[in-house]
Amino acid sequence: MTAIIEINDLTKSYRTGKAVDGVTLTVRRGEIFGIAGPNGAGKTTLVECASGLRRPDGGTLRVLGLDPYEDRHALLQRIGAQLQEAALPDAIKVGEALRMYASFYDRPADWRAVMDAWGLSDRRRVRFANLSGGWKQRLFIALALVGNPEVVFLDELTTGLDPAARRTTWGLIREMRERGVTVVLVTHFMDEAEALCDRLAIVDRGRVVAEGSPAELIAKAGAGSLENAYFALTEREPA
Ligand SMILES: Nc1ncnc2c1ncn2[C@@H]1O[C@H](COP(=O)(O)OP(=O)(O)OP(=O)(O)O)[C@@H](O)[C@H]1O
Repeated sequence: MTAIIEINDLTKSYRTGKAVDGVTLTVRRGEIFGIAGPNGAGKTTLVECASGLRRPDGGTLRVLGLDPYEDRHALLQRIGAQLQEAALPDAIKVGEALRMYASFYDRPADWRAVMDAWGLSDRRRVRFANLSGGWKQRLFIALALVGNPEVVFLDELTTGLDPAARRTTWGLIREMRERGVTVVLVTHFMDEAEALCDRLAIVDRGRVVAEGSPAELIAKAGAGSLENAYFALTEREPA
């Protein structure tokens, strides 16, 4: 499989200290790749660097063969990122949001088809503020896909969802992969990583402490589950 994201010895510091401290990893085209790790491990910073939102201090980073920061205008046409809730006005309707986001891209998908495919057509005229959490997530997924991206970055997509909405969202993420989209998924949930990810990296204190398929990480840690492997690999104990 070809690499779609190549990260080599990446570093990024804030005034508060090093957030990413020499990360090397590869994401292959067509996979669901997870990034897991404790709070403050550097996951969001890593994803922000890969999507061109932050300039790394050192190392090399290629996404779809582009330098995300230098070539961010070209890259933004080819990637999708999940929005944070505050990014949409309360009064915007589902259909309006999709049409507006489609207009940001040179070669968008047909926004009506995306709306349909993600089951949002019945809610087309519903205002954002009136959607439940699960439907908001579904809209964020649809918005991340309306530009016809090759790679999608999802940061804690299922945090705050009830168990049923989480399972539904897992199905939607698998559907993205089936449609040929590469998915980078930041998650705190090891059951989620185990269920969804083809491979994942466990990051701690700005470094990759392990990378592989869930089965490989479990074997590497000599653990019975990915959650136990996570605790062993990050050398953290449950509180
Ligand atoms: N804009 C910023 N300015 C200063 N420090 C920051 C900034 N963003 C993140 N940090 C710090 O960098 C480190 C890594 O943060 P980051 O948000 O990338 O971690 P994370 O793994 O995504 O954490 P979480 O799981 O809590 O979301 C943390 O110590 C954080 O406090």
